[in-house]
Amino acid sequence: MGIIFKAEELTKDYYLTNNDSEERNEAIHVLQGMDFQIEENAYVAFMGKSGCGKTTLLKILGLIEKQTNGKLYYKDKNIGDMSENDRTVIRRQQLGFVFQDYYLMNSLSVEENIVLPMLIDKACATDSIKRAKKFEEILEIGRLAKKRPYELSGGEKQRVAICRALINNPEVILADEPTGNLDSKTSEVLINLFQDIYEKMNKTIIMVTHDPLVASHCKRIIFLKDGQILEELKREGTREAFYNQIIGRMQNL
Ligand SMILES: Nc1ncnc2c1ncn2[C@@H]1O[C@H](COP(=O)(O)OP(=O)(O)OP(=O)(O)O)[C@@H](O)[C@H]1O
Repeated sequence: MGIIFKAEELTKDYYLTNNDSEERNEAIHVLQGMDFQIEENAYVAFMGKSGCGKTTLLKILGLIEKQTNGKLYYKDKNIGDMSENDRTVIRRQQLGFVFQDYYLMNSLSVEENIVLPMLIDKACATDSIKRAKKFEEILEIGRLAKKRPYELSGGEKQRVAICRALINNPEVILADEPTGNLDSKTSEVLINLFQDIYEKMNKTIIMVTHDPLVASHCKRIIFLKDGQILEELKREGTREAFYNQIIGRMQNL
């Protein structure tokens, strides 16, 4: 099984800017040296208290932000050695993003939102629409195609966002609190959808979640504390047993 991501002593600092002088001064060491690997077709969640660096890490894995120090490999390629252009190509073609707040454009229809990543990637409009229709069918959102995002429920918006994330057939889906704004029933539907994407479409799913129930559907949990990896759990028994294990470990965070 191939390795999708490999991180070696990954760090990330942010600098607080002093408004008066515009000088960079105090550094916040958000990620403090992380080593991990994520294999192909993994289903993994990062968990940890608010502010421990989960979103920052996901942005680095999504090539949205750069690490400060350490190395990150995407399929054996050192991201640090790549041009901005090569990073953008990987981001557009191999990574799909799902965010808590959906990030859909209200000025566009649902279908236009879905095809946008293909059009940005210079695909032909007719092919893009054809492909969008296929995914709309799989995700059961065909009836919403002509609507605007503001007319949809949270669950529907997240289905559209997932459809958009899948449209370029990425290898990896990066999801930041994908059920964070949804009620428990809608979350369950979304979790089942992620399960199908993992099992039937063979994608690698990397998510950040606070929700132990959502996390219990993953195969592996990496717990973060203060910008470091605290420990890991791998699912070996039933989902229910995994859920209980996760709850137990969350108390250490
Ligand atoms: N662009 C930025 N500039 C400065 N500090 C930042 C920036 N982005 C994040 N931080 C800080 O880095 C720390 C980690 O933030 P991050 O969003 O990664 O945490 P998180 O674990 O995802 O939190 P939450 O669970 O609340 O979403 C926080 O202290 C945050 O304020």
